[in-house]
Amino acid sequence: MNFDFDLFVIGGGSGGVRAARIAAGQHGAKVGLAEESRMGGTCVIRGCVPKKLMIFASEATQKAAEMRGYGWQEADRGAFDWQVFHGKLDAELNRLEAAYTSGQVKAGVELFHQRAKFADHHIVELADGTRKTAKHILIATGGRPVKPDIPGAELGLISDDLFLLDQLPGRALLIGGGFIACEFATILNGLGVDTVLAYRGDAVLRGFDREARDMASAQLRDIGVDLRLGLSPAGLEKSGNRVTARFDDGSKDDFDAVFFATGRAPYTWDLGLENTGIRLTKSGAIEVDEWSQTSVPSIFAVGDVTDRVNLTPVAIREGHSFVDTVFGDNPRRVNHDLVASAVYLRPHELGTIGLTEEQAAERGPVDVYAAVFRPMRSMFAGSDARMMMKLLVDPDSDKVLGCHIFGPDAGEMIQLAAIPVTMGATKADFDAAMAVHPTAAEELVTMRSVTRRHPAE
Ligand SMILES: Cc1cc2nc3c(=O)[nH]c(=O)nc-3n(C[C@H](O)[C@H](O)[C@H](O)COP(=O)(O)OP(=O)(O)OC[C@H]3O[C@@H](n4cnc5c(N)ncnc54)[C@H](O)[C@@H]3O)c2cc1C
Ligand SMILES: NC(=O)c1ccc[n+]([C@@H]2O[C@H](COP(=O)([O-])OP(=O)(O)OC[C@H]3O[C@@H](n4cnc5c(N)ncnc54)[C@H](O)[C@@H]3O)[C@@H](O)[C@H]2O)c1
Repeated sequence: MNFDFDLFVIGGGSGGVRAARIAAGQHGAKVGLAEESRMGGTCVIRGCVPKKLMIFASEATQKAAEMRGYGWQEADRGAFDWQVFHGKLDAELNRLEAAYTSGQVKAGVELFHQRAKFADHHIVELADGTRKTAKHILIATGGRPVKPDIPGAELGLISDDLFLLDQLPGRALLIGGGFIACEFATILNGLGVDTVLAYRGDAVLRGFDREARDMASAQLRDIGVDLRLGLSPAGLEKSGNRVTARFDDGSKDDFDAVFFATGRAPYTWDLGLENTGIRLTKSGAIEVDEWSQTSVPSIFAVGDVTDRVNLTPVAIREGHSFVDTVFGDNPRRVNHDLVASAVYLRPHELGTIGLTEEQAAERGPVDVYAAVFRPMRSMFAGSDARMMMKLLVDPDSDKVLGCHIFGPDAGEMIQLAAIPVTMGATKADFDAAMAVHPTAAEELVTMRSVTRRHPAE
C-alpha cells in the first residue's frame, strides 16, 4: 500500500517536534505533523520556558536583600511592571515558536496547523476533513491540567492562565503541592502577590526526599508564602470581583485569583482512539512498551500522553529514540529509572536524581552522607537560608544510589552530578574528584563521614 507519509506526528510539542525533525532531516522519512495550537507545545509556550523566565523575574526581592547585606545600602527591588515583562515574554515566545516552525520546515516536515484525530490505524483526519495516510503514526499530544471535582471549580484558573493574565492578582490562592504549585507560589510571591498555598499533605513535593520536602516547605514560609498544610478546597464561589474559597476544615477566604495545580492528565480524549483499538492504562495514558510502541503496531506514542516520566527531556529522548529505532536502523530504548529533575524555587532550588532516602532505606542497607549548612554567599548577607547536599550510598558496592541538593542553582548542580550517578559512580569516585573552592558544590566531594546508616530491613 502507498502512504502519503512514512510518519505522521500528532502534536508539535517537545516529543513530537524532535521525532519529526530527526525522522525527516536525518533519516530521510516523509513526515507530516499536525499541531492544533502553537508549535513548541507545553514546555515552550505554557511550561518550562515562560515559567523559568518568571522565576528569574521573581528574584529581585531576594537579590536586593542579599546585596543590602553586602553593603549596598540603597539596593531596592524597585517596582515590577507586569505589562513590560509580559510584552517581552510574548515576543520571546513568538520567537521560539517561529524557530520551532522553521526547524521543522527546514528538515522537510509538512506542517498542518490544525487538530488531527484517528480515522483508523493508518489514517488521520484533520479538522478541515482532509485525510492523510501514514505507514507510522506518532501520538505526542501531551497532557492537560485537571481540576478537582468541587463545586465552583470553573471559577479556578489553571497553569496555562498564569502566562496570559492581563494583570497580576493582588491576592492569589494556589491549590496543590507539586512542581507547579511550589514554583508558581515562588513566582507570585516574588512578584509581590499576596500568596496562599493550600496543600492536603503535611509537606509539599510528595515523592521527593523527605528532608528536602521539609526544607522546601520551610523555605516557602520563609519567603512569605502563607503555606496551609493539611487543607483541601471544598468549593469556590463568586463574590463580586473576587472568588471565595471554602476549605474542608470549615474555613473560607477571599482571593483575586485561584489556581488549581492539582496535576495533569494524558490528553487522549476526542482523538478517535476508538477507531484504532489502542489500549489505555488505568490512568488513561496510552499504553506503550519499552520501544514506545502501542498495542497497535503502526502507532507509537511518546511524552506526557504516555504518563511515564512527564518531563521535557524525557519526551525528547523518547521521540528521538523512536525515530532512530524505526527509521534510522539504530534501535534505542529510554532508561526511565534514573532521571534527574529540578524544582525551581527561590532562593534555593531542589535538584534530585535517583532514590530518595526513604526509598533507599526501604531497600536497605544504605549509608547517608548529608550536609546541611548556611552557604557562604547568603550567610554573609545575614540570611538564615540553609542548603542541603545528600548522597545515598550502597555500603556493599559503594555505588551512589541517589543525590539530592537543596540550594542556589541546584538545578545546574544536579545536571552535572547526574553524569557520574548515571555512569554508576561510587562514593570513592566522588571523593577522588578535587574540590573547587570556594563553592557550595564542593560539599559533594568533601563529605567524608557517614551521617546515618539505615540497616537492611
Ligand atoms: C507549568 C509547567 C511547567 C513545566 N516545567 C517543566 C520544567 O521546568 N522542566 C521539564 O522538564 N518539564 C516541565 N514541564 C513538563 C513539560 O512541559 C512536559 O513534560 C512536556 O512538554 C511534554 O512534552 P510532550 O511532547 O509530551 O507534550 P506537549 O509539549 O504538551 O505537546 C503536545 C502538543 O500536542 C498538541 N496537540 C494535542 N492534541 C492534538 C491533536 N489532536 N491534534 C494536533 N495537535 C494536538 C498540543 O497543542 C501540544 O502543542 C512543565 C509543565 C508545565 C505545565
Ligand atoms: N520543574 C519541573 O521539571 C516541572 C515543573 C512543573 C511541572 N512539571 C511536570 O508537570 C507535572 C504536573 O505538575 P503538577 O504540579 O500539576 O502535578 P503534580 O502531580 O506534581 O502535583 C499535583 C498536586 O496536586 C495535589 N492534588 C491532587 N488532587 C488534589 C485535590 N483534589 N485537592 C487538593 N490537592 C490535590 C496532589 O497531592 C499533588 O501535590 C509534574 O508532575 C511534572 O512532571 C515539571
